Amino acid sequence: MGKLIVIEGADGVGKNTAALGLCDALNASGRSAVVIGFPRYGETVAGVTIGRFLAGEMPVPVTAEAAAVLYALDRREWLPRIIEARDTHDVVIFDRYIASNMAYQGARVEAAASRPLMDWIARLEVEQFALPRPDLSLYLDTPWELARELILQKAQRSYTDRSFDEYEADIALQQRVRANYEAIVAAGLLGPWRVVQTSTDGAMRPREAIVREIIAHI
Ligand SMILES: Nc1ncnc2c1ncn2[C@@H]1O[C@H](COP(=O)(O)OP(=O)(O)O)[C@@H](O)[C@H]1O
Ligand SMILES: Cc1cn([C@H]2C[C@H](O)[C@@H](COP(=O)(O)OP(=O)(O)O)O2)c(=O)[nH]c1=O
Repeated sequence: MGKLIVIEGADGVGKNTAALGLCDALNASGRSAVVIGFPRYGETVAGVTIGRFLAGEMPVPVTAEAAAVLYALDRREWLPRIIEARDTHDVVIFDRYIASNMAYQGARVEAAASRPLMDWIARLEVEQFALPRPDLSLYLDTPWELARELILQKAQRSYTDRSFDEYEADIALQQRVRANYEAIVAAGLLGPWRVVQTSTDGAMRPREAIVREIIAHI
């Protein structure tokens, strides 16, 4: 049974780049690895709906609870593929997983309601939806200004023509998301965590150096 490794962090911190680099490096060293990213835009009922709401196209408001259930359902719909990947690979790398749901939806409610909502999401996904807990999660810590620049460099997304989607456009939300991740890491929610500093002196470290540091943790 393969190890489940999660790459987490705010928008534009380099998760997808690190996840793909890690996968290539593991495969090159003889450990079979695969990346599974969430949300599954266009591939699940929930993923289609999430794409619409991130593009600002929902005709009704999407509450934090409704969004939480959609993101959780997206993973639940993909659970057979997760199990299959774990059975056939040494390492399964997730580009976002349950902690994303906790950090983002927890950032959309008032401060006192945040931790109870995050705990509710963890129970929904792990206990009700039977999603496996990660063996290790890595939090990519990239300064805010740098992440903002990196979002603008991103290739065109499948679900929106905009440079910033609904969540990325909300700067105060992004700051609360970061604080929630820090709380999740500090409390060791969902399993063990390591923090990876992705930049030095205001510039991103080379992707290879970030990947080497991650491999040393797993
Ligand atoms: N270590 C790095 N050095 C330079 N550019 C990077 C690095 N990591 C990511 N990028 C660039 O930043 C942008 C956002 O990266 P991405 O991996 O898509 O972030 P995320 O998945 O966290 O949103 C992309 O254009 C990517 O090529
Ligand atoms: C997977 C996941 C993502 N999200 C949020 C984080 C992001 O702001 C947004 C889109 O995810 P992401 O895949 O990072 O978007 P992009 O294609 O721009 O890289 O959804 C949640 O709120 N909960 C979740 O469970």
